[in-house]
Amino acid sequence: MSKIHFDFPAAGRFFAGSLAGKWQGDVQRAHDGLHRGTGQGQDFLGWLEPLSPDSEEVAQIEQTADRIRQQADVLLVIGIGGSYSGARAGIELLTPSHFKPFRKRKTNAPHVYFLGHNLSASYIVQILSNLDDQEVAVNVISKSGTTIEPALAFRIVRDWLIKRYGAKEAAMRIVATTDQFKGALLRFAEVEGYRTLVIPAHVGGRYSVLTAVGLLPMCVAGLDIRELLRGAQDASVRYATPDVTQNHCYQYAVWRNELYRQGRVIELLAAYEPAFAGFAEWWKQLFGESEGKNGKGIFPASVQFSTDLHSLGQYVQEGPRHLFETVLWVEDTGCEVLVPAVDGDLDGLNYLAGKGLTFVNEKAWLGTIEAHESGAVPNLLLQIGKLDERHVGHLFYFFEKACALSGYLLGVNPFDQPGVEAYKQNMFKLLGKPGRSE
Ligand SMILES: O=P(O)(O)OC[C@H]1O[C@](O)(CO)[C@@H](O)[C@@H]1O
Repeated sequence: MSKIHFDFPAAGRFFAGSLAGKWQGDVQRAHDGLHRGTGQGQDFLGWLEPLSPDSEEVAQIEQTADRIRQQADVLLVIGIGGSYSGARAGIELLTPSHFKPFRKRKTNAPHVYFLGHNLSASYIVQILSNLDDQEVAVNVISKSGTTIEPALAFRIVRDWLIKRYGAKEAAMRIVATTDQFKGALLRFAEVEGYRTLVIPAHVGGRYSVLTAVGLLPMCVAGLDIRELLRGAQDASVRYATPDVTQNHCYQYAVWRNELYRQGRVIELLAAYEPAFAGFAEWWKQLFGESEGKNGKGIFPASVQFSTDLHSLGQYVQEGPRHLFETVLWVEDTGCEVLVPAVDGDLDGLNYLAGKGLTFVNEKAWLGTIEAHESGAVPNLLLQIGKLDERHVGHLFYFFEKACALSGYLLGVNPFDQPGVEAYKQNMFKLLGKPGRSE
């Protein structure tokens, strides 16, 4: 069973009285909106019920991953936004190059590179030019099939793949993850005979990490996707109650809204493990796209501590008081390294000799919370039992549900993103797309 604990160590002093009492009515309405499907964006609630680990669909994803593993040393995942960031988050959190997991991983897992999330020529050229002696497979992911960044990257990669393997073999190395019934990518796949996996119509991009979108790349990278889904199931049961006093996920959503009403318009997600960098990017899209609309919304930002205590720490401690922090702390990292003694104590650190680095990290964490709180920056705290698939699945779900509820509390539709069209329209006009004149 996975264990995640939400707390607000001293943030309580930023609100006098019973927070639960004040918010319970709104929470109940938001909860009903989600669970009865009566809220805005009700067509996009498919993520609420996690995929069963024993479903046919999961078996199909695993088979596809096995095939890719046999074919390739490298998997190129092409996608942007929710169509790549969840997989990246999970892989960075749980694969050995970033973090030592609790069990031995499959050493033959292909390396996963992500493309199609920018328009940088040098980025693509550098990745492709490093693949000379590697066998390559591709997973192109786009729900709409029309997003220009992944669509262009796919054209370029497909061309490269055909030159390397020939059209027939290239087609056997491509898996398209897309809508079941419509879209340019589906058409492409049908014409060229690619294997396809489905992005459910009722799950939006930023809520799709626990569908084929995130599960296939994570499975290829050696993650146990059934455990990820079990973690999400743990969370879906644990956060099913509308009672704020019992529901940590809802407490987090309530605190965010309470602090926002007090002028805290920036949330800093602060992690003490660098492996959370990709996860923070996923989290930023989830909250930024869900809440930033109608002139409202908390700006989601992230920091890595203790690294950023030596850069942004000054701003957090003494800059404008318009932010709050949500701290991620992993209780058992499964790793330790001891501080060695030095003859003569040349750097004055022998008082730490024999202590673990985690012990020092922990004191940095506790000391920072205290310092920032005393600098009038409220800290919310999420303690994660350990870093394995079950906990990461739980964490994905925790934030998805908190975000949906928080959006309803804020009074916005957390499932649409009309604002992202503006740059696209201008870009298409400048690119001379047929039908878009100056
Ligand atoms: O999977 P698609 O349709 O390519 O969309 C990718 C991303 O682009 C957006 O639609 C924004 O343009 C995000 O909501 C989404 O995660």
